[in-house]
Amino acid sequence: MIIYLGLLFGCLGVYWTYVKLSSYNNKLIPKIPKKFNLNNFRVCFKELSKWLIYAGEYSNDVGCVSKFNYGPVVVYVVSNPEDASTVLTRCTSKSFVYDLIKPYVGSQLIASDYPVWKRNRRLLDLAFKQNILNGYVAMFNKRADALVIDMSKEINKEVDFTHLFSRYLLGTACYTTLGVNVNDQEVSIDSYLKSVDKLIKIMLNRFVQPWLLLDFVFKFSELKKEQDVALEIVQNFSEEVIRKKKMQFALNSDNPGDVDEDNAESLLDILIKNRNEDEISDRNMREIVDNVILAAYDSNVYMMLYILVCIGSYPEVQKKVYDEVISVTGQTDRDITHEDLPKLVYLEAVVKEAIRLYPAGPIVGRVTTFDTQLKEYVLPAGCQVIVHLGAINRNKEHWGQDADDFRPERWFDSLPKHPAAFSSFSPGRRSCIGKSYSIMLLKTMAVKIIKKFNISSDDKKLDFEFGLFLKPIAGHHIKLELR
Ligand code: HEM
Repeated sequence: MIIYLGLLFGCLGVYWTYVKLSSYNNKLIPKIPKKFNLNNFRVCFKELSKWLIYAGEYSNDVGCVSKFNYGPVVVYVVSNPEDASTVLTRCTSKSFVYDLIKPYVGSQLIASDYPVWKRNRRLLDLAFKQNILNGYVAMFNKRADALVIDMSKEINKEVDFTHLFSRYLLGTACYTTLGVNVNDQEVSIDSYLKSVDKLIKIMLNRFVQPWLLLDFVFKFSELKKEQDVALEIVQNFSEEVIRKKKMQFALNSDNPGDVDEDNAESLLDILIKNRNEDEISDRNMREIVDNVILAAYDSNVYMMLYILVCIGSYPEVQKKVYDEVISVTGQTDRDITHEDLPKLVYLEAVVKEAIRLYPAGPIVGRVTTFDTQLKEYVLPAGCQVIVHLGAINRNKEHWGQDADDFRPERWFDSLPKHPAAFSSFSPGRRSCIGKSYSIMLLKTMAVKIIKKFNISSDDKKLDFEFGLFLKPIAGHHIKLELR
C-alpha cells in the first residue's frame, strides 16, 4: 500500500513539475503586440486581413511560435512546418472559432468532432479518386469556354471578376462533385452567393463583438434575424440539389442500363448509396453538401484571381506560360485532356507559386487534446492553436531569402525538404480533399484564358479582405486584351 501511495505521489510530483515547467516555458513565448483595433466591426474585414498577415510575419520573426489574447483566451500561433505537422497530426479537434460557422456548415465535416469527421471523410475519399477527377476535365473545359465568352465582354478595362468567377465556379463545383446542374435552380445562384456573403459577414461581426458569441445574447440581436433569412436561402439551395440527385438516382435504379456516365460516382451518389449503412440522415447529407460546395467554389474563385494577377504582373512568366500552352495544346480551341495536364509543367509551377503566396485559407485552428511537445515549447492540453499556413509558406528558413517573391522557377530548384513547407492545403489529418481537383481545374481554366487574352495586372497593388477566405479586394485590377 505504502509503495502504491509513494508511486502515486511520485507521479503527481513529476506531473506538477512538468506542468509548472511547461507553463513557465510558455510565458517565454513572444506575445504579438496589439496593433490593430479589431473591435470596430465596420472595418473588420480589412483590419482582420492586415492583422493576420502581421501575425504571420511576427511569428516568423520571433522563431515561429507566438501568442495573443482573445479576451481571456490565450491563442498560440505556429508558423513552422515541423510544429504545424505535430499539431495537425496529433490534435484532431477544431478550435472554438469553428463553432461560429456551425450554423452554416453544421457538424458533419469542417466543424465536426473527430469520430463524425472520420466516418464522413471515408465517403469523401471515395469521391475524390484520381479516375473520378479525370472524368471532370470535360466539364472543366465546357465551363471554361463559357466563362471565356463572358470575359470577352470585359476587355480593355480594369475589371473585378470576383462575381463572374463565383457564378461559374459554383456551377462547376455542383456539376462535378455533386453531379447536379444548378443553373435552373429555384433558388438562383445569385441569391445563394449573396446569402453566403451575408453569413460570413455575420460570423465575423460576432467574432469582433465577442458578447455576440453568447447564444442567448445573439438570439435577440438583429444579426440573428438576418442569419435566419440567409440560412434558409442557402439550405433551400442545397436541399434542391439533393432532391434533383435523388430523382436522377431513382430513375437510374429503375433503368440500371441508363447510367449518366459523366456523373456515375459523384459524392452525392456515394452518400445516397451509403446513407442506410452509415446512418446518414437527410440533414447530415445536406450539411456535407453545404461543406463541399463552400470549400469547392469560394477558394478556387480567389485562387483563380490570384493566378491571373500573378501572370499579369510578370510579362516574362506570361510568355513562358503561353508558349508552353501552345506547344502542348496547339493553336486551335480544342479541349484540354487530363493527359495534357501533367505536360503543362511550367503552368503548374505558376499555379502552385500563386497558391503558396496567397493561400485562400491562410489559417486553420485546433485545440490540443494532449500536452503537445513542439520543437521548443510544450503546449498543455486544451490550448487554442492557430496554424498559420500563409506564414509557413513564406518561412525564409525553408523557402530562402526570396520567399516573399513570386518566382515559379523555384519549383524546379531544390524545394524545401519538409513536406509541410507548402501548407496551403493544410498538412495533417483534416487536410483539404480538393487539392488535385483544384490544381486540375485551375490549370484548365488558365489554359483557356491565356489562349484568348493578354493579361495585365500589378501584384504590388494587392490588398486583402478576410472572410472565411483571404480574398483580393476588387478583384484585383485585372485587365484583358484579346490576343
Ligand atoms: C486552391 C484551393 C483550395 C485551398 C487553398 C484549400 C484549402 C483547404 C484547407 C486549408 C483546408 C483545411 C481546413 C481546416 O482544417 O479548417 C481545406 C479543407 C477542405 N477542403 Fe479545401 N482548399 C481548396 C480547394 C478545395 C476544393 C476545390 C474542394 C472540393 C472540390 C475542397 C474541399 C475541401 C474539403 C471538403 C475540406 C474539409 C476536409 C475535411 O475536413 O476532411 N477544397 N481546404
